[in-house]
Amino acid sequence: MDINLPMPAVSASVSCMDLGHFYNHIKKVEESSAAFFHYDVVDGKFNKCYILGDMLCEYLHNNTKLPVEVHLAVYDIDNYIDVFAGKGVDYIAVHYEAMEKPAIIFNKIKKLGMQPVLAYRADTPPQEDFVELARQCAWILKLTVNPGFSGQTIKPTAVEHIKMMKKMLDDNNVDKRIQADGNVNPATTKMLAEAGASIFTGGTSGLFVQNYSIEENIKKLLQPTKDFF
Ligand SMILES: O=C(CO)[C@@H](O)[C@H](O)COP(=O)(O)O
Repeated sequence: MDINLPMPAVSASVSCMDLGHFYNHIKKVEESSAAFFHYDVVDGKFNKCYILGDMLCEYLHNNTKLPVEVHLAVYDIDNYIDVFAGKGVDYIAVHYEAMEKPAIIFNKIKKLGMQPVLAYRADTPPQEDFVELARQCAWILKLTVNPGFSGQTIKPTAVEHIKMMKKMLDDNNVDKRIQADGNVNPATTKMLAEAGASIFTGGTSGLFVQNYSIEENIKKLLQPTKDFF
């Protein structure tokens, strides 16, 4: 599925959803203006936790019309791509730090009918080949915290890396968007947008905030960014 992504866009981080009432929560996200689901997969090595499996991903796909982006925070990327390929995934974000030959991985993802997203960790600055890689993928995913855990504080260097990446893209006329993931909330979206992000992945701190609807939370997230779009 090709998305017509709104500008700016908000995606919903599945690892922060109420998995005990998953179906109902999927429907609540669908009622909002969230553009897609962001589905974190961590292998216990890339970071010290194990989330989320392929079967839950298939369940999500079977119960939503929204696109699904799987974020592979894993080392054995090849194997995970094979596992998730049949599960209704639209976008697969793969980490620069875990790829020896990114172009080969991107081609494999495309051959399997999905679109690659280039991901890089909070402490990794943009590398020389990022512009060329950006040309080959749907967008770029910048982790602003360590992948997998909710409730962390944004890393200031990650915001700098977004700024650097945006400049590299603009200098080379590459029209690709940057997604920010981690500690996205009304206090951080302004600096993220100013740095160059235009896709915001919401989790516990900004999107699934109790006592407010998801749509109310999206409005609160995007209000501070209004001067940038
Ligand atoms: O799980 C992660 C971090 O990789 C994200 O996908 C969520 O976005 C975290 O949300 P916050 O709890 O930081 O708001």
